[in-house]
Amino acid sequence: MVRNRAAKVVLVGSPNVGKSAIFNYLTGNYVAVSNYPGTTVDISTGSFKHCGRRFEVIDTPGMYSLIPLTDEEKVTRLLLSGQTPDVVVHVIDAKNLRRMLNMTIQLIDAGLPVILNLNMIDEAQNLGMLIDIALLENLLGIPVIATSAVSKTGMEILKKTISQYTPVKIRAFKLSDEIEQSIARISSRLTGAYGLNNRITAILLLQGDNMALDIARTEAGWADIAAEMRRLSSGKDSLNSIVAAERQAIIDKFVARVVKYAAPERKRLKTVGSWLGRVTREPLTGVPILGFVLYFGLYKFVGNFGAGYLVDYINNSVFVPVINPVIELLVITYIPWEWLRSLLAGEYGIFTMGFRYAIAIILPIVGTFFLAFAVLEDTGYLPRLAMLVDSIFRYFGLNGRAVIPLTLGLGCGSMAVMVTRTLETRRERLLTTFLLSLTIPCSAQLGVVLALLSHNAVAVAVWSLFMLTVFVITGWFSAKLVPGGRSAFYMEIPPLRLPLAGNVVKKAYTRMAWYFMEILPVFLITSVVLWAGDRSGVLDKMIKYVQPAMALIGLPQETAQAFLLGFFRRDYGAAGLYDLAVAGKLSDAQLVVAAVALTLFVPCVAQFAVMVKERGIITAWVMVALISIIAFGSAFVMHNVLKLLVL
Ligand SMILES: Nc1nc2c(ncn2[C@@H]2O[C@H](COP(=O)(O)OP(=O)(O)OP(=O)(O)O)[C@@H](O)[C@H]2O)c(=O)[nH]1
Ligand SMILES: [Mg+2]
Repeated sequence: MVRNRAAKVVLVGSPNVGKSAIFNYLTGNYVAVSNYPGTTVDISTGSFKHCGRRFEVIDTPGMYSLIPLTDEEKVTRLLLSGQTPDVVVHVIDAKNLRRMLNMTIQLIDAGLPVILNLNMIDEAQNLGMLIDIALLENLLGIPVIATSAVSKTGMEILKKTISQYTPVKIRAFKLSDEIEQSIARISSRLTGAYGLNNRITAILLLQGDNMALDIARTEAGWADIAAEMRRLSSGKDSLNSIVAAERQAIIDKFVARVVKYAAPERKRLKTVGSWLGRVTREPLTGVPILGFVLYFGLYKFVGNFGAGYLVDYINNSVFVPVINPVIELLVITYIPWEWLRSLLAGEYGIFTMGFRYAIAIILPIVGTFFLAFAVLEDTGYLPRLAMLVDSIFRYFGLNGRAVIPLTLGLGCGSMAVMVTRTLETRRERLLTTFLLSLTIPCSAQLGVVLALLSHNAVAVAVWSLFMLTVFVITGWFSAKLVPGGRSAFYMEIPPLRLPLAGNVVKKAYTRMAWYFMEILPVFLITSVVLWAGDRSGVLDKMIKYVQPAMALIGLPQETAQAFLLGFFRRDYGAAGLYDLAVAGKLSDAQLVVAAVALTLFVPCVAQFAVMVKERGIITAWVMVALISIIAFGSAFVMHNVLKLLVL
């Protein structure tokens, strides 16, 4: 290693094996750790120092093998091939040694400087697995370190091994003679910039890896390479499965020598866990459990406690009687200019409106949601929910995986659109983004909608049923309209685990901080824009334009303002409606219509920005146009139906 620059350490491995937990330990940073595959969707970097030397550590989204299936797996592959890491730590789940060694061998074949990290060794031991580490090191020819990121055992040894890593002579894992001959022939034709050595590139080509194929097709020797691939693949099994089976045979031999089983410890706990794990994903028991989770997690905790009690307390006992009057007094005493007074403490004042909405109304709701969601994530419930809904989601052109962005969308739509990266096909990402933007209320909206409606159980039921109907109908239609099939569902189901309080709090806190840093400026800027619009009369004009539309859906004129605000942030608009409702200006039927329109309407500015980034500007605008039509149309239908029923 070159001494005077930071060494680059890349953590790779299958989803949900503890890469992020290890990253957090090594670097002292915090990136989200959850008990579901696909938590990390982007690369994070951090660093640590050991014996005066700096190590840059990179956490990556999980990937099952060097052959990428999803976009974020591609990112990891490019990182390995493009950036010549000094150390690659292959983190695996020790319980699944047999399956996960496949990628270790790929990494070794690729000539990368690999350390194998058997994480979750605690769980493997609880199952009675005894792993002969020294023998495994010998067989693989690379350092092997056992760790438990949760009880923090082995972590210092891992750190030391990383920092003292010296490249070893990499051995090759020979496949059958016939395939080895092909590898040699293909290798001799390779001249392109694949970023990996010729041996693994040839193997990847044989396995049909698109990233390598794209480059190989431009080779002068492509005809020979293709001929070689055709010659080998003439049998009945695909080349990919032949190579995989041969590699698995090597692994099986290793595992047979390395792993012994003793009687499992903690047997009882395991059976309770696996019973619970099973009933959560079987329809008969799973649906009531989902109802239970939604009722207590979302309705009771986020709705009643967060949006009801906490919002009430902070707004009505802290802001209205204490903070706002103090600010008004200060402003009146010290500021002679009326315009500045109103900018700071007027109807759209930075303090009286911007800060108050952000802190008193939005923060408690988002905070309670993130806490509840973090508990759910850490138990391992979400992958089971994914299995449960998989058979329904097929009608929407999606598979069970989509449940994770969709439920996260109940927290924050912008975050959720980012998480659609874990979906395999472009079509699935598109459909999920659309459903998220249209039908899934974010926690801030949800909290306010629940606060608006919760005094009337019928109103809550009508709103929920209506949203569900819109979800089903638009989901079904858009799946019909957007061409393509759905990808296979292959999510791994991790064991149920007790959530770690520290991780839950830290994760909720980190998300809240992220959310808050992102929204506070938007709230403040919105205050200023509205203040300027108000003073110049532009706001009044715009409100006048929107009012006829409000009249069409039977809402009073004041709601026009809330909807305009909603364009800047949906939750901001929701909060505005909340004020109107508190003032008693809306009937129950009007509240339901307003809640429907608000939930469906154009996503907030932040979510729109993420949509543009992830899906492209044209798609984002098309979605916004469709959403506006559907939202307004639905509110119109709702208004007229309710008018017939209620009057
Ligand atoms: N029992 C046990 N659990 C662990 C260990 N390491 C991580 N976990 C748990 O495993 C789950 C996954 O951990 P993450 O760090 O999010 O895994 P990841 O590899 O980053 O996952 P992705 O980002 O989805 O690829 C979490 O619930 C962790 O608390 C360990 O050594 N022992
Ligand atoms: Mg991760």
